Amino acid sequence: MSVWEVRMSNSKGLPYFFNTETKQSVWDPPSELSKEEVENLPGAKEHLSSGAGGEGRPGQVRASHLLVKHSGSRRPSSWKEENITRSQDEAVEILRGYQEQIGGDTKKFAELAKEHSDCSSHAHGGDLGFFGRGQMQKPFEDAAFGLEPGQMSDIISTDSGVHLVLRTA
Ligand SMILES: Cn1nc(-c2ccccc2)cc1C(=O)N[C@H](Cc1nc2ccccc2[nH]1)C(=O)O
Repeated sequence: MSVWEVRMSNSKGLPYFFNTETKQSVWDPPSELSKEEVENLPGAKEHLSSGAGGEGRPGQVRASHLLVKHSGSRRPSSWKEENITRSQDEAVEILRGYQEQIGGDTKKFAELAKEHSDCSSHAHGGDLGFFGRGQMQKPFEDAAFGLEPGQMSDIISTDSGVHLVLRTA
Protein backbone atom coordinates (compact mmCIF):
# COMPACT_ATOMS: atom_id res chain seq x y z
CA MET A 1 0.00 0.00 0.00
CA SER A 2 1.70 3.23 -1.14
CA VAL A 3 1.81 6.24 1.17
CA TRP A 4 1.01 8.35 -1.93
CA GLU A 5 -2.43 9.19 -3.28
CA VAL A 6 -3.65 11.39 -6.15
CA ARG A 7 -5.79 14.39 -5.28
CA MET A 8 -7.26 17.22 -7.39
CA SER A 9 -6.23 20.82 -6.77
CA ASN A 10 -9.54 22.66 -7.18
CA SER A 11 -7.78 26.03 -7.37
CA LYS A 12 -5.61 24.88 -10.27
CA GLY A 13 -7.87 22.18 -11.70
CA LEU A 14 -4.84 19.91 -11.80
CA PRO A 15 -4.03 16.60 -10.17
CA TYR A 16 -1.27 16.45 -7.52
CA PHE A 17 0.40 13.74 -5.42
CA PHE A 18 -0.16 13.73 -1.63
CA ASN A 19 2.03 11.76 0.80
CA THR A 20 -0.32 10.59 3.55
CA GLU A 21 2.62 10.09 5.95
CA THR A 22 4.66 13.25 5.46
CA LYS A 23 1.59 15.31 4.34
CA GLN A 24 3.80 16.56 1.47
CA SER A 25 2.08 17.64 -1.81
CA VAL A 26 3.92 17.59 -5.15
CA TRP A 27 2.82 18.26 -8.72
CA ASP A 28 5.12 15.70 -10.26
CA PRO A 29 4.60 11.97 -9.98
CA PRO A 30 7.01 10.75 -7.22
CA SER A 31 10.16 9.61 -9.02
CA GLU A 32 10.39 6.47 -6.87
CA LEU A 33 7.13 5.19 -8.38
CA SER A 34 6.90 3.47 -11.77
CA LYS A 35 4.29 4.68 -14.29
CA GLU A 36 2.32 1.52 -13.43
CA GLU A 37 2.43 2.31 -9.70
CA VAL A 38 1.38 5.93 -10.36
CA GLU A 39 -1.61 4.78 -12.41
CA ASN A 40 -2.67 2.42 -9.58
CA LEU A 41 -2.45 4.95 -6.76
CA PRO A 42 -5.66 5.73 -4.82
CA GLY A 43 -7.39 8.53 -6.73
CA ALA A 44 -5.38 7.97 -9.93
CA LYS A 45 -8.28 6.56 -11.97
CA GLU A 46 -10.44 9.48 -10.88
CA HIS A 47 -7.94 12.33 -11.24
CA LEU A 48 -5.21 11.35 -13.71
CA SER A 49 -6.01 11.62 -17.40
CA SER A 50 -6.18 8.13 -18.85
CA GLY A 51 -2.69 7.57 -20.24
CA ALA A 52 -1.46 5.29 -22.99
CA GLY A 53 -4.08 2.82 -24.15
CA GLY A 54 -7.02 4.58 -22.54
CA GLU A 55 -9.76 5.42 -25.03
CA GLY A 56 -10.83 8.58 -23.20
CA ARG A 57 -14.47 9.60 -22.82
CA PRO A 58 -16.67 11.47 -25.32
CA GLY A 59 -15.70 15.16 -25.41
CA GLN A 60 -12.10 14.39 -24.48
CA VAL A 61 -8.94 14.83 -26.52
CA ARG A 62 -5.47 13.38 -26.05
CA ALA A 63 -2.47 15.65 -26.46
CA SER A 64 1.26 15.91 -25.94
CA HIS A 65 3.20 19.10 -25.43
CA LEU A 66 6.70 20.51 -25.31
CA LEU A 67 6.93 23.16 -22.60
CA VAL A 68 9.71 25.73 -22.21
CA LYS A 69 9.38 27.56 -18.90
CA HIS A 70 10.72 31.05 -18.19
CA SER A 71 11.29 33.37 -15.23
CA GLY A 72 7.63 34.41 -15.26
CA SER A 73 6.33 30.82 -15.15
CA ARG A 74 3.98 29.86 -12.30
CA ARG A 75 6.64 27.36 -11.14
CA PRO A 76 10.01 28.40 -12.71
CA SER A 77 11.61 25.03 -11.94
CA SER A 78 11.59 21.63 -13.59
CA TRP A 79 13.20 18.17 -13.66
CA LYS A 80 15.74 19.75 -16.04
CA GLU A 81 16.58 23.01 -14.31
CA GLU A 82 16.04 23.81 -10.64
CA ASN A 83 15.91 27.59 -11.10
CA ILE A 84 14.71 28.75 -14.53
CA THR A 85 15.78 32.34 -15.20
CA ARG A 86 15.45 32.69 -19.01
CA SER A 87 13.13 35.44 -20.25
CA GLN A 88 9.87 34.68 -22.05
CA ASP A 89 11.42 35.94 -25.31
CA GLU A 90 14.34 33.56 -24.88
CA ALA A 91 11.90 30.72 -24.18
CA VAL A 92 10.01 31.52 -27.40
CA GLU A 93 13.26 31.55 -29.40
CA ILE A 94 14.22 28.15 -27.97
CA LEU A 95 10.80 26.73 -28.78
CA ARG A 96 10.98 28.15 -32.33
CA GLY A 97 14.15 26.13 -32.76
CA TYR A 98 12.37 22.93 -31.71
CA GLN A 99 9.42 23.82 -33.96
CA GLU A 100 11.82 24.05 -36.92
CA GLN A 101 13.42 20.69 -36.04
CA ILE A 102 10.03 18.99 -35.66
CA GLY A 103 8.47 20.22 -38.90
CA GLY A 104 5.46 17.85 -38.98
CA ASP A 105 7.30 14.82 -37.61
CA THR A 106 5.36 13.52 -34.57
CA LYS A 107 8.15 11.05 -33.67
CA LYS A 108 10.60 13.96 -33.54
CA PHE A 109 8.09 15.87 -31.40
CA ALA A 110 8.09 13.09 -28.77
CA GLU A 111 11.91 12.82 -28.87
CA LEU A 112 12.41 16.56 -28.31
CA ALA A 113 9.66 16.69 -25.64
CA LYS A 114 11.34 13.84 -23.75
CA GLU A 115 14.72 15.57 -23.85
CA HIS A 116 13.73 19.23 -23.48
CA SER A 117 10.20 19.74 -22.09
CA ASP A 118 10.07 21.46 -18.68
CA CYS A 119 6.92 19.47 -17.82
CA SER A 120 7.10 16.23 -15.84
CA SER A 121 5.18 14.64 -18.75
CA HIS A 122 8.54 14.75 -20.63
CA ALA A 123 9.10 11.21 -19.32
CA HIS A 124 6.22 10.14 -21.57
CA GLY A 125 7.33 12.11 -24.63
CA GLY A 126 5.09 14.96 -23.51
CA ASP A 127 1.95 12.81 -23.46
CA LEU A 128 -0.68 14.22 -21.07
CA GLY A 129 -3.22 11.46 -21.71
CA PHE A 130 -6.90 12.24 -22.33
CA PHE A 131 -8.55 15.29 -20.84
CA GLY A 132 -11.81 17.15 -21.16
CA ARG A 133 -12.61 20.84 -21.16
CA GLY A 134 -12.14 22.49 -17.76
CA GLN A 135 -9.08 20.43 -16.82
CA MET A 136 -6.17 22.35 -18.35
CA GLN A 137 -5.31 26.05 -18.36
CA LYS A 138 -7.65 27.75 -20.84
CA PRO A 139 -5.12 28.76 -23.55
CA PHE A 140 -3.87 25.17 -23.59
CA GLU A 141 -7.38 23.71 -23.66
CA ASP A 142 -8.41 26.01 -26.53
CA ALA A 143 -5.32 25.07 -28.53
CA ALA A 144 -5.76 21.32 -27.98
CA PHE A 145 -9.50 21.34 -28.76
CA GLY A 146 -8.85 23.51 -31.82
CA LEU A 147 -6.57 20.91 -33.39
CA GLU A 148 -7.38 17.82 -35.44
CA PRO A 149 -5.71 14.58 -34.34
CA GLY A 150 -2.11 14.61 -35.65
CA GLN A 151 -2.02 18.39 -35.93
CA MET A 152 0.44 20.61 -34.01
CA SER A 153 -0.25 24.10 -32.68
CA ASP A 154 1.87 27.16 -33.14
CA ILE A 155 3.55 28.45 -29.96
CA ILE A 156 1.03 29.19 -27.20
CA SER A 157 1.52 30.78 -23.78
CA THR A 158 0.06 29.76 -20.40
CA ASP A 159 0.97 30.62 -16.81
CA SER A 160 3.35 27.62 -16.97
CA GLY A 161 5.40 28.91 -19.91
CA VAL A 162 5.32 28.56 -23.69
CA HIS A 163 4.22 25.35 -25.36
CA LEU A 164 3.93 23.47 -28.60
CA VAL A 165 0.83 21.27 -28.50
CA LEU A 166 0.32 18.10 -30.55
CA ARG A 167 -3.16 16.57 -30.51
CA THR A 168 -2.82 12.80 -30.76
CA ALA A 169 -6.42 11.55 -30.43
C1 LIG B 1 -1.08 18.83 -16.30
N1 LIG B 1 0.08 17.97 -16.09
N2 LIG B 1 0.03 16.68 -16.40
C2 LIG B 1 1.24 16.14 -16.13
C3 LIG B 1 1.59 14.75 -16.38
C4 LIG B 1 0.74 13.96 -17.15
C5 LIG B 1 1.06 12.63 -17.41
C6 LIG B 1 2.23 12.06 -16.89
C7 LIG B 1 3.07 12.85 -16.09
C8 LIG B 1 2.76 14.19 -15.83
C9 LIG B 1 2.09 17.15 -15.61
C10 LIG B 1 1.31 18.30 -15.61
C11 LIG B 1 1.74 19.65 -15.16
O1 LIG B 1 0.94 20.48 -14.77
N3 LIG B 1 3.06 19.89 -15.24
C12 LIG B 1 3.62 21.19 -14.89
C13 LIG B 1 3.85 22.01 -16.19
C14 LIG B 1 2.62 22.09 -17.06
N4 LIG B 1 1.79 23.15 -17.11
C15 LIG B 1 0.82 22.85 -18.01
C16 LIG B 1 -0.30 23.58 -18.46
C17 LIG B 1 -1.15 23.00 -19.39
C18 LIG B 1 -0.91 21.71 -19.86
C19 LIG B 1 0.21 20.98 -19.42
C20 LIG B 1 1.06 21.57 -18.48
N5 LIG B 1 2.19 21.11 -17.86
C21 LIG B 1 4.97 21.02 -14.24
O2 LIG B 1 5.55 19.91 -14.35
O3 LIG B 1 5.46 22.03 -13.67
